[in-house]
Amino acid sequence: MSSQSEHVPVGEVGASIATRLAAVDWALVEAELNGAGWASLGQVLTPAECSSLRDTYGCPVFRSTISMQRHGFGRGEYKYFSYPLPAIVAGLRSQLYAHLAAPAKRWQDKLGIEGVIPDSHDAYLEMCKAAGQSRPTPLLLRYAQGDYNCLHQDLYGEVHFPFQVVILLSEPGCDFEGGEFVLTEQRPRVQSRAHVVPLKAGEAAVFAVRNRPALGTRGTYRVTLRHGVSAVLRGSRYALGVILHDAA
Ligand SMILES: O=C(O)CCC(=O)C(=O)O
Ligand SMILES: [Fe+2]
Repeated sequence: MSSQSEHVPVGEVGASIATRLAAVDWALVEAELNGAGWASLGQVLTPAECSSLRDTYGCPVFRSTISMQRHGFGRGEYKYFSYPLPAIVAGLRSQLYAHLAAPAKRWQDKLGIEGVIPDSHDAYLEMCKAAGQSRPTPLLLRYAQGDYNCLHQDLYGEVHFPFQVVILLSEPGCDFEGGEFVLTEQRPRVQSRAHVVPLKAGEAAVFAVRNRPALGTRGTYRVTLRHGVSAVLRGSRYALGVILHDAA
């Protein structure tokens, strides 16, 4: 397994991504998550990092390949990384977790969800494992012209972290057109609201996996979120999905 990861082009890993993530205004991110269920994290990957991640699509670093059409998930393809994750993905995942653990605890409390959110991602993955969820969930998605991703939630068992992150790896308007990342919010007794999340290559957005807490006149209620991608009208579009819980 370790010999596989040595062949992965990983770009400049580590400190620079950590520095970029440390510069994010996480209080603002939490406020935006509270208001709309998603927030921009800005530019997290350089063009070179995006390009090396796109290149990993052809490398033997995945545990499975999913045809979206075959499963009725849309059209296009995605692949789940196997462990050990490429260094850039592993680094992003644990660092994103470290920044999101405290807001996640506050969300779980508001949503009335029991369950510990440990400070370290390793400890969180141990919890997933204890619940029978030990398969890695970070994924690379590839869309060609006409491909799209139906609205969905990335739940893979009982344990789920309240947030996940997507990073766009292709440049809209240049590499592709269309293919917008969208979110819907389904609120009790009212019609659903849609958000189009503007992303450029290397930019990341964090969003609610399943529900967000919202304050109503009778206390906190749950808004249900789903995400997907509109049809790619031209070109090809790659994205990296960073899901923080593992799969059964
Ligand atoms: O392709 C995208 O932008 C989103 C993919 C997705 O569904 C995810 O990251 O969970
Ligand atoms: Fe997804």
